[in-house]
Amino acid sequence: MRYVSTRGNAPVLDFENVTLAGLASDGGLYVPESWPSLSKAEIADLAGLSYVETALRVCRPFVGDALTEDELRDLLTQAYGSFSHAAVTPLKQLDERQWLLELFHGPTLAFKDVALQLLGLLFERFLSNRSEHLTVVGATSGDTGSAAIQALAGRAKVDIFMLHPLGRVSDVQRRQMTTVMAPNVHNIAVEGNFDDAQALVKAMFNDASFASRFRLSAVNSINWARLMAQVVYYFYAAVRLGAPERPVAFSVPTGNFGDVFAGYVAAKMGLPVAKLMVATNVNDILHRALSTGDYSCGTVQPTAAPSMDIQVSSNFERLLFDLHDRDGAKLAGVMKGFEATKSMTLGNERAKAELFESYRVDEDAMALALRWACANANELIDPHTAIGLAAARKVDLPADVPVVTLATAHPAKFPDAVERASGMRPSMPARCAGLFDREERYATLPAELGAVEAYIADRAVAA
Ligand SMILES: Cc1ncc(COP(=O)(O)O)c(C=O)c1O
Ligand SMILES: N[C@@H](CCOP(=O)(O)O)C(=O)O
Repeated sequence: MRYVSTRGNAPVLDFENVTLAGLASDGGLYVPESWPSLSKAEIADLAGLSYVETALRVCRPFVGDALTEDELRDLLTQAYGSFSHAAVTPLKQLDERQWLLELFHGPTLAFKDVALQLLGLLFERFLSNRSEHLTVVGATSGDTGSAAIQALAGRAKVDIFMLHPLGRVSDVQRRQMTTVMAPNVHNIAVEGNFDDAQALVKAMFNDASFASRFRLSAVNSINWARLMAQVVYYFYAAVRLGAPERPVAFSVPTGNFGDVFAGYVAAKMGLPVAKLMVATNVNDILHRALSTGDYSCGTVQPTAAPSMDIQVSSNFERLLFDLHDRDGAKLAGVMKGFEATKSMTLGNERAKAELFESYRVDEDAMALALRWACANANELIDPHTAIGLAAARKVDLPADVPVVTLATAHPAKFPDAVERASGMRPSMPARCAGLFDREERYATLPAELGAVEAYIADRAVAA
């Protein structure tokens, strides 16, 4: 499999190199040159397979000959061996048609572990043949950071510098990052919001001399391997609910558009997806874009679902690439315009995004959905999942189509917000006990490229 940039002007890479790369050198994101497909019979054959075997069949076309089948199976087995549920991503029924897909049974209690447990192993495997040292730079609104740090702490040949917005992640999320004392882990609290942190990361990749001097790499969903790993659970869930004979809809709490884009990839590969509901909080740029064509940034508002307090959604560019008929040169122009004005209008191409529907969920509606899950299904869910569930209950499809909400985080990551909404305080799973007894370590820096690059240059290993 070969990977091309959404902006059409960067080297074409294979799976190994796309995994070690971050942003493409033309500022775009890497995507497969064409979408692989699984036939109806191949999808039917997934019934009854374990998560690891399902992942093997879904990931194999993306990995190509970068790993043998046995090597890939070994890595998947190790990655998902760290999950606390035998099904890895179990399904739970809420009522006749509503389901939860629990994605939070990994080490840091959020869906990010599903991809990052694998990515950590892929980095190690690919670096083992090389004399290179990677400097991973990432931005987090809370969950990517902890999952990436957990996956990379103590690994040879990698340093990780993780930027989070100062004071805008939950205490649990922050401590999951800042109490990790491995010498290759460097936490930076940026005086700004998540969009500022993400823009700094992209600016570091676009600074060609800095990027090559420190061999920058990415753990955010700009890294293709992240999304590949997330495609798997759409297949795993849908097959359990009757695919390929029966279409299934998904509701996805959305911020950076990575998780829902993985659902789109599953549909492109042949999975019968009836609808992808893009559930946003009041930071609703994606809802406005998909429902009216208005993709313009507003001011980020802090909410009880802080991981989705995002305006500029990285992966939306990957969808735009398809909507512009994969014309990289045209999209490069469109994206340059957006970067200059922070605004874009979607025209006729919006009609090609009919698989998506969107819904904006404010704080009251989030709390209502959280209480509904407690009262009707005895499930305590987190605020991000509650946003997905609120949107799922608006899906307008025939009653026999199951609707699966992606449960993206464990409620214990957001105990104050969950208690405010439901009156119940979630308890911390044993694997994360002691978090509040440990010492924290992080630097605080202004949201300025020079300051962040200087901090990293003082600590990173030059290539
Ligand atoms: C708990 C949680 N839910 C939902 C999201 C949104 O996912 P995505 O950024 O892939 O749209 C995030 C952040 O990525 C998250 O951490
Ligand atoms: N919500 C995310 C934001 C970064 O998203 P990513 O999927 O691109 O890594 C977070 O928790 O950090």
